Amino acid sequence: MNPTKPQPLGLHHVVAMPWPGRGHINPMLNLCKRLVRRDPNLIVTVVVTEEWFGFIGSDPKPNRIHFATLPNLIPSELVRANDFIGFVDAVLTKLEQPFERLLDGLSSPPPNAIIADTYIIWAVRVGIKRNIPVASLWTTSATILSLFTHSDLLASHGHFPVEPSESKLDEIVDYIPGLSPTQIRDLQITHGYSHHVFNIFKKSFGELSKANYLLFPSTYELEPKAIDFFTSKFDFPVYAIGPLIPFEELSVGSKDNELDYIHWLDEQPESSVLYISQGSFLSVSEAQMEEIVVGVRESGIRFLWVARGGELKLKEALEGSSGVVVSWCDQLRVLCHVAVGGFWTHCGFNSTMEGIYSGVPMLTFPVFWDQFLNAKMIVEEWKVGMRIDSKKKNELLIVSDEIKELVKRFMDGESEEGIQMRRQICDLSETCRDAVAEGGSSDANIDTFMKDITKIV
Ligand SMILES: O=c1ccn([C@@H]2O[C@H](COP(=O)(O)OP(=O)(O)O[C@H]3O[C@H](CO)[C@@H](O)[C@H](O)[C@H]3O)[C@@H](O)[C@H]2O)c(=O)[nH]1
Repeated sequence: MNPTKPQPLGLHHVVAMPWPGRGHINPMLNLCKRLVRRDPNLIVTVVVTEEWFGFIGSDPKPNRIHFATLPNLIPSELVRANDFIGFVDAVLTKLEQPFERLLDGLSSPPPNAIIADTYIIWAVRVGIKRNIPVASLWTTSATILSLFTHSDLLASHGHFPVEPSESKLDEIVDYIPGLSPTQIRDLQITHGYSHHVFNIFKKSFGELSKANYLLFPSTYELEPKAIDFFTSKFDFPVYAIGPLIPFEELSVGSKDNELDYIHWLDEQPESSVLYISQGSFLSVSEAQMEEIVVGVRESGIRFLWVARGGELKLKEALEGSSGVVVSWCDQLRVLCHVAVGGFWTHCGFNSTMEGIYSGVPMLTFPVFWDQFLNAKMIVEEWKVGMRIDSKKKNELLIVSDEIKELVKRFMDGESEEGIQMRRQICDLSETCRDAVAEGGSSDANIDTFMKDITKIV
């Protein structure tokens, strides 16, 4: 097939292949929605496992977005955290053939392009074989992608791998393009479990150079140096098109009146609530969780807490305190609520972008992978948050008394540092909103990308 030929009925067709995980499927779907809103002739087929189709298949979406499913050949989402390496291995080895079979059946019209998560290493290979251009969607910061593509440079400085001793972790890395001077402890891939995971993914960063486009879920103004680096590195287009968060849906008639937690927020004073979410699949130890619960409860600060699993237990532990525990919420809507004044976050990149877009300062509590560098950027570069000290004390990262004091300090909007942080996040929020408004940097990049993949020569 020649992808540049006119398609039957003038339709354009994009196939989207997200990594099977919430933090990857969400930005991919948000991108697809944004694309179909722009091009009335575009249809998108989003490929997910049967399990994920069960989770998201009935969510509202434009009718030119269709789901196609792959069999459940990978460990269930509900248990994947128990053996993350096994999960990664299954995605990388078991889904390529079913994906190819699925493509064989998609002929009306044949795809103009595949948008695939960068971690889906085999997608570029499939695209090359079938002469379909592949846009690689990276779902976290451009800065960390620069780090990931420079592991050889880290190694030549004796920083990859490192023994996780205190003195080594304090060393500074200041030679990676786009990365401002950063302590090894914030880089994660140099040591421990993350190093092991990195070695599995390393190949995908090599494959990236064979893609036809690279898309970032970030906004150019947030990471100009890292994005400029990739623009000059690759001979294909690189577009920052973020944030890929569902801000368009905020203005669509909401079902707020059905949501108890929104009712509860409606009754709270402005900027008084700390929204707590520790991510969608990895968690912290039980002992650490107990310290956090006591610290938050004793701070007396109002909270809305998303607990994945363990909701009942958390409700019991927090009984009588000034907050609400839910198992899931519409996060962006919560963050944009006027009562929310702080965001305790694990620093997944989508959450980070949602915090910035909403103008809510962040209390950073990274758990894994890119989250440590995201936390560092939130606190030190963008200056829109406070860090929960990550120096380990025995098995605990932080104890309840420290949490209590930190939460009080963080939620104090009248202290000098509180005022500064809130001023700064308002500015950054505006930068982000401008980028996605008509004619903004991300908006213009999406337009150009759209023209690239649908052009007829
Ligand atoms: O109650 C909730 C909790 C979460 N979310 C959404 O779930 C997504 C979570 O994404 P993210 O914040 O990125 O966290 P993870 O799911 O943990 O993300 C994985 O993928 C990200 C993108 O690659 C990485 O940055 C993270 O480290 C990795 O854990 C966001 O869109 C949230 O809005 C909700 O809507 N409601």
